[in-house]
Amino acid sequence: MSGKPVLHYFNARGRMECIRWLLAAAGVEFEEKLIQSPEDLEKLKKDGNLMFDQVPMVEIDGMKLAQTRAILNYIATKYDLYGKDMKERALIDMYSEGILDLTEMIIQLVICPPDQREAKTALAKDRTKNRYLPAFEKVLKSHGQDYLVGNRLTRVDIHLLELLLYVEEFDASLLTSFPLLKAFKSRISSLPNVKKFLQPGSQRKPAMDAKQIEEARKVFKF
Ligand SMILES: N[C@@H](CCC(=O)N[C@@H](CS)C(=O)NCC(=O)O)C(=O)O
Repeated sequence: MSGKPVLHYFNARGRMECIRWLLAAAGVEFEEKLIQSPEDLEKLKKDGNLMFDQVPMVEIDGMKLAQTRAILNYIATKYDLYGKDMKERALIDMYSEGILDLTEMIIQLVICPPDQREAKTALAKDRTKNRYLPAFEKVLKSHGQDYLVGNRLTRVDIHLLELLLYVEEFDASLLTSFPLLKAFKSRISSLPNVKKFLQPGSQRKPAMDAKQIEEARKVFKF
């Protein structure tokens, strides 16, 4: 055992990407065991490795942790990225949940049925521009600090950066009326661990292409 966390997931962003991001931002090296076929997933289940027969699953500190949020909570706590007290943690949780809601809306678009795509895309753009980005712009404006909570780096800064990069990929014009978020994006992107993760060749995953979507459908049967 190398002692590094081992991530079990498909070779794509999906629900694992925010975990990859958080580990990378904390400067933690990790290994990936990629699920490439329905048989790989079956084997993990049969061997009793998946509490709810689902991934993401992360082997860390002698545990086999499932459930994305539980995994993120553990990593954030372990690497001191979860605020200094209960109130900061409550804000971090509230902001993180909003970020995860919009991230889910955007990443689900690639797998939504063609007849729903136009309506769901329009809704995701509307929510981005009129609900979620204004809320985070307002937080930054309210305290004038570099980070979202407590004037130092926490998990929520990393979750927000990841989201802003997805928004940029989705439709870069959505960011134009949010100057503080644009500055936030450059600032967090230049932190050394984050900068490294943004370099080509890192374990960051690209947007899913048609072939990966087909493979994922076969493995997860959706
Ligand atoms: N609440 C869980 C949901 C996990 C989940 O739905 N995982 C999918 C892959 S992204 C899966 O394992 N699907 C197979 C199944 O549910 O049988 C989490 O956040 O980790």
